[in-house]
Amino acid sequence: MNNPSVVDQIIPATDVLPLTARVGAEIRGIRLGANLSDATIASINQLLLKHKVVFFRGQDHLDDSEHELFARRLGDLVPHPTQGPVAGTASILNLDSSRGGGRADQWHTDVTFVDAYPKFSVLRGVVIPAAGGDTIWSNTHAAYESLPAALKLLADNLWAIHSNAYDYAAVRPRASAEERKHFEEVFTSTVYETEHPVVRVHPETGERSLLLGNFVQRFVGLSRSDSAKLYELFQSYVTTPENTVRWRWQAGDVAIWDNRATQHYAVNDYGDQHRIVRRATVDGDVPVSVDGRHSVTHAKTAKPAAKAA
Ligand SMILES: O=C(O)CCC(=O)C(=O)O
Ligand SMILES: [Fe+2]
Repeated sequence: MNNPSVVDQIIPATDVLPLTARVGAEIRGIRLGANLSDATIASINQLLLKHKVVFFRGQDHLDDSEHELFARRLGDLVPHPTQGPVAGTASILNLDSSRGGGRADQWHTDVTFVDAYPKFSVLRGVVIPAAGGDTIWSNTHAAYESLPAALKLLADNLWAIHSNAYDYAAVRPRASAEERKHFEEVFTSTVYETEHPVVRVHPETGERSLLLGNFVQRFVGLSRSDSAKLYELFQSYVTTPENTVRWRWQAGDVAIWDNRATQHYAVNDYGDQHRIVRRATVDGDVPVSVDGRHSVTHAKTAKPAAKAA
């Protein structure tokens, strides 16, 4: 269903409200669930490819089970590799601001420390603060397209090492003791190291996008210090406001993003107000570079169990 007019017949254009010209659209008039027609699911998939992130308000009828049954229509579900799913679910990740790991306030693409990282994330607002707690997404295809030709050429030929074991204290100096403990004992209970091309060719659209985010450790063949400078340069094209969209959550909202063509950032500006969002995650495939090479996971090591003090 690549023809937009076919999508129009299933989801009328008047029910698709772009939030910016480059990224994000709200879709109205759909009650998400397992029982949607194949044509509606295909249309949602198509709108995701176009807008990169789509939003549905008023999906308060969803519980974890129905949330997953809907997500399952978009592909196979996959639990987080180290954090595991909420009990009784296949993939639901609970992000609770009052617990370690609940504040995703770094620009990232989900789970890029493994090779076949997720293709879609389906996030549901459960408890939303009265003020703050928005999420921002960037279109990483638009970011690639906005690079000058010389930087595109450089990016096309560059590879990066992604790992879940990064310098947490350097990245999040104000983290609580509980957050640090979660990072050390849960998030990095198995350490992954994966080499990805910096430019990924999208398997469905053929579009090129920048594949970066906070799991990047360094670029292949460059020192950490050169890598950090170059990372900031490329990443500035991802985070430039023109390539982003910001969503003001209400409980019952659902956001779905194409994790192959976006990064996102959960704004940590709500202090000690409570915030809970829950994510169902759809499995992806191994990225391919502009010259047809695939990403590879080099290392996967289980950490020795922490010794009792
Ligand atoms: O808390 C949010 O808004 C986003 C959390 C996140 O990074 C995710 O669900 O992948
Ligand atoms: Fe995320």
